[in-house]
Amino acid sequence: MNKIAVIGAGKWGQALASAFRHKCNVVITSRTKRDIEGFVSLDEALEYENIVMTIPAQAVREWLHKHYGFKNHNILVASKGIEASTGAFLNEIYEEFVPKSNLTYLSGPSFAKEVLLGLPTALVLNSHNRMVATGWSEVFPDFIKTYVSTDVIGAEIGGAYKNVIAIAGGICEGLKLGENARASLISRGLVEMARLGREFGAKEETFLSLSGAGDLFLTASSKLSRNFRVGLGLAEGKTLDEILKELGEVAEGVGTAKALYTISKTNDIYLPIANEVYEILEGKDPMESLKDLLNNRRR
Ligand SMILES: NC(=O)C1=CN([C@@H]2O[C@H](COP(=O)(O)OP(=O)(O)OC[C@H]3O[C@@H](n4cnc5c(N)ncnc54)[C@H](OP(=O)(O)O)[C@@H]3O)[C@@H](O)[C@H]2O)C=CC1
Ligand SMILES: O=C(CO)COP(=O)(O)O
Repeated sequence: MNKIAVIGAGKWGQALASAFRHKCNVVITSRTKRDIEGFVSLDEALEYENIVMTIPAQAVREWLHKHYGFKNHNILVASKGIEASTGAFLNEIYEEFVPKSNLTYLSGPSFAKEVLLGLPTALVLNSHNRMVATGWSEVFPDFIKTYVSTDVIGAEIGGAYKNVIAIAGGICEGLKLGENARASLISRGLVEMARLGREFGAKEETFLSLSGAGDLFLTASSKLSRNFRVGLGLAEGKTLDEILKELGEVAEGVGTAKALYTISKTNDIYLPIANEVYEILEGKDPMESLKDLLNNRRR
């Protein structure tokens, strides 16, 4: 596995391409042509056996329908999110196009900016096929420590849910609610993440490790997070359109908040913080949400 094609040349695609170049021959492609190292056409990229997908979660289904035909590819899914329109997890979407034994999902605390700088990072390779996931671990550079897990759904829920709690973290920071409030949000957000995971057969320990707590602590506490910055903007009273225009990058928590709201209501799963984030994105006053979270009696 020493030739890799990265699909999606945004911040994460470019960071991963840079990381994989330590050990592999890497090409990269995207809708918009970019003057960057290794940029090739989509057709050329799809000739590679090893594919890394960084297309935003909300665009995956359409992209696969439009551009993808399985040719014994080994795919590493590096996006994080749950489909807003259906509540579908990424593995459900990819498995419509690719055998699950050819699919691996990347999770864990990883800001693209720090990966580009070669700073120490730890990630998890999640697949139903442990051998395939282990194969991917060999292409990562020495500054990225990788672990292997078979808990695909747990990793997906961790990576997606943390983006919604990160929006809450940014709101908390923007409203100057304090460190107690932020710690409580993160802790209770972890409880909600694990509660959702239990409903879908995830392993509890996944949420105590890199894919859950690790990524949540990172993203819900840092202005490097796009989702955290969405929360800051909401606290300032900006509209979501204004925030996303200024951001200029994807904030997966926005679509995932809608997906979690649908999943919560359809399956009667108690996800209070995620649901309040969705309602704030729909226009609810964040201070009203705070009051509702503090006053509700359900545990
Ligand atoms: N940035 C980070 O630190 C990390 C990001 N991730 C995840 O990686 C994924 C991508 O994030 P990131 O690269 O940072 O986001 P960016 O916003 O930086 O880039 C996303 C890229 O996807 C392409 N894109 C957008 N919409 C579509 C579409 N409808 N069809 C095809 N391509 C599209 C765009 O490139 P073009 O205009 O060329 O189409 C865009 O540049 C997300 O799921 C994110 O959660 C995971 C870990 C870390
Ligand atoms: O997934 C990430 C860190 O692990 C990136 O988080 P943001 O998308 O919020 O920037």
